[in-house]
Amino acid sequence: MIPRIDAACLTDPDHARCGDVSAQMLEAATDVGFMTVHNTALCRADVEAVLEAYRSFFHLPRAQKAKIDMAATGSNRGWGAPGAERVDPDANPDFKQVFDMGFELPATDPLAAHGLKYYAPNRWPDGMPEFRATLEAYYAKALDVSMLLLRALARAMGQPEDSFGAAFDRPMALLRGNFYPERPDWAGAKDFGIATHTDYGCLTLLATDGTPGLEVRRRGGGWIPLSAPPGEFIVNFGEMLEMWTGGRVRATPHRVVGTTAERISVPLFFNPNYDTNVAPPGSDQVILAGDHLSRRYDETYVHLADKTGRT
Ligand SMILES: O=C(O)CCC(=O)C(=O)O
Ligand SMILES: [Fe+2]
Repeated sequence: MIPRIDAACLTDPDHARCGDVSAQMLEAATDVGFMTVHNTALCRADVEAVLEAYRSFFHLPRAQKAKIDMAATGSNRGWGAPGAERVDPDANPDFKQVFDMGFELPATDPLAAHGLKYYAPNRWPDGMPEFRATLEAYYAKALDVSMLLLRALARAMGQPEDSFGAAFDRPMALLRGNFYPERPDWAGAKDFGIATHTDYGCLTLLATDGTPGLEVRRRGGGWIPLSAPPGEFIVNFGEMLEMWTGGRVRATPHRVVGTTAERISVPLFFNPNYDTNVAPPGSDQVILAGDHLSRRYDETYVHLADKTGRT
């Protein structure tokens, strides 16, 4: 069973309808690795607006999207073509397309002068100001919702509310639109919309257009289909939080095979500040969030793998 959480209960847990929301959250994080969350500050209309913005972008002629193809840069901002990512070395590159945008440091931030790749400038399609405005507005709210969830999780784990939260004032948070066309005729057993993977960061706040497609690996084998309508979110936990909690929180593998229906999903990958040490507590290791993220990006983005000499 995948826990279904009413986000209003996280701020008002004593409300009559709430039940033991902390226990549900703990089960989600430490057992199945997934939950759904509704009643957040992002309402159905916010999600529908961002889905519509991505839909119009992805349906542009290829040549227009290619103008902001991230493969032409050393960063992951802008459009990622089909085949731009291989998330599973045993599978072929994914047939999805993506559009990525991330956190931009204010020019006055001392770090801005360092040109850190984690905070690369966003790239926008020409002549679509409403696309940018819609994504930026969604991004800001999605950061708030993710922060609320992570604070609630810390509480549920019996830790100070800020035990993760303090590391998110310059989050390497990435907002992505995933566009899955119909599963192509040529697709074989090694071809996926997105092949089996775990997410890299702490928490993923995923909106979808409601079309089924996501499958979550069941402990002990098999796949659990999971879908949610716009306005209800699918939330899962990533590798950094698994490390940071000494394995207590689970990063659960998942995939999208693809169906005869087109599908759009919108993950917000809630990654902490680049200099956060996400090593297990009590270990004397140092694992910087930025180093983990760039290693995983280098392994995944075909254009970055090429640059580091891997294939
Ligand atoms: O499209 C989905 O439902 C899942 C996408 C996903 O797992 C990802 O982008 O990391
Ligand atoms: Fe994922």
